[in-house]
Amino acid sequence: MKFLDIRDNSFEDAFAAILARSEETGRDVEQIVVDIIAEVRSRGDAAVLDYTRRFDRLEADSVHSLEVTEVEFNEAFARVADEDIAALKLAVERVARFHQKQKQETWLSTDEPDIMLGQMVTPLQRVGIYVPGGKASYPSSVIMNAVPAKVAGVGEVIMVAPTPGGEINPHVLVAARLSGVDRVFRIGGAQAVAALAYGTATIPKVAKITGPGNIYVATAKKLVFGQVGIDMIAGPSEILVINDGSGNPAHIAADLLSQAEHDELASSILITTDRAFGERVAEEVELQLGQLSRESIARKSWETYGAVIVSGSLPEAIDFSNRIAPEHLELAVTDPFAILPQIRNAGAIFLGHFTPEAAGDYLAGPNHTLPTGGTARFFSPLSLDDFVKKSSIVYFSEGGLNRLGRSIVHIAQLEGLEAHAKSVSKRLK
Ligand SMILES: NC(=O)c1ccc[n+]([C@@H]2O[C@H](COP(=O)([O-])OP(=O)(O)OC[C@H]3O[C@@H](n4cnc5c(N)ncnc54)[C@H](O)[C@@H]3O)[C@@H](O)[C@H]2O)c1
Ligand SMILES: N[C@H](CO)Cc1c[nH]c[nH+]1
Ligand SMILES: [Zn+2]
Repeated sequence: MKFLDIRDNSFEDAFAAILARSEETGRDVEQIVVDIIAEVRSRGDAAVLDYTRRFDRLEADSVHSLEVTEVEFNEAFARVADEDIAALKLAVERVARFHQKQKQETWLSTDEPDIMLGQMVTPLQRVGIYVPGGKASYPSSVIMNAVPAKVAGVGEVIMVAPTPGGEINPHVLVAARLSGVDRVFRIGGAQAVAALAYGTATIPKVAKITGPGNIYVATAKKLVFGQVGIDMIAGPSEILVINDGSGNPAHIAADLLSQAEHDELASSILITTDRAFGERVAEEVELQLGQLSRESIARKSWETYGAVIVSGSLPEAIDFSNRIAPEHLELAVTDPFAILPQIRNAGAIFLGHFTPEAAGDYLAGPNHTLPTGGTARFFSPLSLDDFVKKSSIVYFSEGGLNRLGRSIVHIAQLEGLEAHAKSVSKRLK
């Protein structure tokens, strides 16, 4: 962890190491992922099987055994406690309710005589959702991806999730069933992304791939974009906390660690106007690290990509945050609503001392699949929009064309496109 003061001359250099997180790893990873995608494209199922054996230590004898069966779903429900199912159902309901509000309807406007214009909203036919499974299992990510897809009306939801050692997490399967997932394959990493993008004899090709994942998954999504749609780059988790010296250092330390425990590449940063508060948070993190079951991942993340930064003022802290564009931003200040309008770049914003980021991870309602690595400058959270596409609708009656036709011909002639002009003028009275 770095303890820094934003006003020091050395700050930019010291902080650059934390920011360079994705670039450093990206260079090494890209070639590996390019090779995996090429292998899956040329050898299909055989390559998927080879990589799954290698990276996930799965002893599957044929690619068919990579699909989760109805028997396995039933076994999962038998193994999961009723209160676990109840909690997952609550999350499904709340996430569905939030995403219903994002629904956009097809519309047609008849404001002008003889002309109808509009937009038709069509759900995607088949999507692939990636549910991470390397270092932890994420029933919540199943819900966050599958529920909006189903609310949007997607025809078929294909889920992929790696199962290290072949052990499939029963909660992930229960969440898949409760969220309406249609088929589940126990594959992960770049090979799963490639299989969904190009299709194999067994894995169906999809129109779009959504969902978070580690650096291999994020890189693969970037590389297959164009062949399929992707939602965003949702890579290793991040949290930035803005603080004004108010609140409880132990709570903020816990919030920082909640993201550090995801991945050694996760990044947790506190920026506070109160140096003494920052020191107390740093001490708390040390204390709490030793009590975590995932201590080694969280410690590595905190030591490499963690920081406590002292700023001269709240506006300075806000400017810094807008520059970083964090995936998760906590406004742990006395009056979070007062500074909310100044936040320009963040995947999700958590207000006040009683809104831990984990509330958003599980069941507040908004999606937890969020842009990382500074991409919140231009990407939005996963939403219903990701699961539909829009077509423009244009209708002119004869009267409508007669009214506007001459101007169309005019512009076509300005562009020197004679055939365009004639396609209109031939119809004009
Ligand atoms: N943004 C979000 O919404 C969100 C939600 C949950 C998790 N996350 C993030 O997702 C990530 C999950 O990562 P994970 O590792 O647990 O699971 P993962 O499923 O993303 O990755 C596991 C896969 O990575 C591949 N892989 C691992 N090492 C490799 C290597 N050396 N070469 C090639 N491929 C390799 C394997 O194929 C394996 O199946 C974490 O970074 C976490 O922070 C983000
Ligand atoms: N914080 C993760 C998004 O970066 C989502 C998640 C799932 N489970 C726990 N957390
Ligand atoms: Zn989390």
